[in-house]
Amino acid sequence: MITMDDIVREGNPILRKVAEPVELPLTDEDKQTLVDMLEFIKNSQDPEIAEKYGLRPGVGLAAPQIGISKRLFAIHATDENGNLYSMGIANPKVVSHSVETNELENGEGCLSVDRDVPGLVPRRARLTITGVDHEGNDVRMRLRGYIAIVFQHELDHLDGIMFYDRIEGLEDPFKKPLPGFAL
Ligand SMILES: Cc1nc(NNC(=O)[C@H](CC2CCCC2)CN(O)CO)c(F)c(N2CCN3CCOC[C@@H]3C2)n1
Ligand code: NI
Repeated sequence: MITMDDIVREGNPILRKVAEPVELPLTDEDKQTLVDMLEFIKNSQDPEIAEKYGLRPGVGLAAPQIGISKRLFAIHATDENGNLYSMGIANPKVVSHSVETNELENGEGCLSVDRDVPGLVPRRARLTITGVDHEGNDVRMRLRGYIAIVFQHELDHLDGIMFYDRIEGLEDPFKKPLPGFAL
């Protein structure tokens, strides 16, 4: 099982790499990676298991965070309407998004960042993504609200972007502008 010891922390260059697409159909190895990441997130939300193994709670996890520079992430999160999104996704792609932005009112954190970085993290309010789920099925999802934010945090990890890169006023004046989403 994945524990916090397997989670790469900021400073490790893998978190700044653009992750590689995975070959399709999904290999057993990549399927297992998605299953393992989904299991970690579920475990991290179980008070007993989280306590027993010292897991920080999470609702998402991207493969680069466990040292695998591949375009894979898992999410186990319930949106404002009580819909549970529990899935692993391979080669996710943003096919369209709103101009309008939205953010979590308490800012964001990251399992790869062992410090609080206050500030609002602007993200697209709505987006449509496609990809392949952990069972190998093609998926196309229109997302909004909380779950859209969670997906974008994970999508950013696949492009080497950390949540604090998007906090206004923290940017390095000499840094190149952040990429939007390649449509
Ligand atoms: C919002 C939230 N972020 C938690 N942590 N951070 C993460 O998930 C990081 C990813 C999230 C940061 C902002 C958007 C995506 C992990 N990341 O670094 C992966 O790239 C939480 F733990 C959490 N919840 C609410 C739901 N609760 C259900 C019951 O169990 C506890 C759980 C706690 N909500
Ligand atoms: Ni993160």
